[in-house]
Amino acid sequence: FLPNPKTIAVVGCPFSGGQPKLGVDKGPIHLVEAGLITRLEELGWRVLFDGHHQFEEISAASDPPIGKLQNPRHVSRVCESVAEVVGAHVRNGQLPVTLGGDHSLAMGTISGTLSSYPDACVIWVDAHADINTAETTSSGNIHGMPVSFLLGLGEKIPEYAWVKPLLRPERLVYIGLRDLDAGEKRILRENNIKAFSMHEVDKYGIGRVVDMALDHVNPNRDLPIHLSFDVDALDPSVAPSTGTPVRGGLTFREGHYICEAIHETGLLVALDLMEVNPSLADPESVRQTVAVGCSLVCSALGE
Ligand SMILES: N[C@@H](CSCCS(N)(=O)=O)C(=O)O
Ligand SMILES: [Mn+2]
Ligand SMILES: [Mn+2]
Ligand SMILES: [Mn+2]
Repeated sequence: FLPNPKTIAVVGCPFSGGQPKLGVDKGPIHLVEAGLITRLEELGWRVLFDGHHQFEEISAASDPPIGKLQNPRHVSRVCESVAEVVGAHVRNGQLPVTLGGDHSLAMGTISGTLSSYPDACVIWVDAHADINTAETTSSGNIHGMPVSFLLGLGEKIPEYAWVKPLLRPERLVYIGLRDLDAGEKRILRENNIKAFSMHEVDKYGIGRVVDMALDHVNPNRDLPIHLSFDVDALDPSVAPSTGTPVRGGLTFREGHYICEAIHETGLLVALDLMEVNPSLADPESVRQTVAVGCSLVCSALGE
């Protein structure tokens, strides 16, 4: 595959349908307005950005729940279009940097990456596993489910027929987990999915954890990497303005170390920066959260 593409395509995804809190759809515009594109250009990247995506609205009346799933048709259509956009950028030898928006979007971004790089591995940095199925979810919020769809777990849902089970459990690894539902714990165990929770981060240190995570999914360091980073992986003191904060998260440096170490592999082909919600805290905390999001993206791209 084309290592080190020198062109980035910023994919702004103002989308909040995977969860109930208003504001996460404004994440992309805050990240771009904080100067992300200029910072990436200063690193030597050619950066394509043709504006934030305009997703077709669906009225709530025409998108009733399917079982417990909330906004199911809207989330599906948005993610399907994101898969096409990300897949096209990857096929054009560009590195898609998807700015969320809620983490349900990763159903689209990772489908896009895997359609062009079937052997890519996924490093999922998050307080949560986002692996509930339609049967195990209690919230019905689809931002807690993208990984189950990508793995092909759970009962088939016609509206999600476009999501092909392209991700294999042995190509997925988690870093930062600390808030799992019972059903998710069972799914991780039954599928032998490797997860480095905050307990392992404390025990081994972030350096060893990243080495072990890469050894698991990319032992010969020859597979493309898709990094899907949920800012709620960071401690709420570091990234307060996010929808599902959980205490006891990654420090500012631990978050950056992950991104820097992945950059050093030279294998990064796609990146997601998700769940920045600029409406959930005071202005200074919002600014801080947006700034750390920008900084993480830049670190994953060589800063
Ligand atoms: N496990 C919970 C919370 S999921 C949190 C989703 S995210 N993308 O990590 O913020 C659920 O399923 O609703
Ligand atoms: Mn997430
Ligand atoms: Mn999360
Ligand atoms: Mn750096």
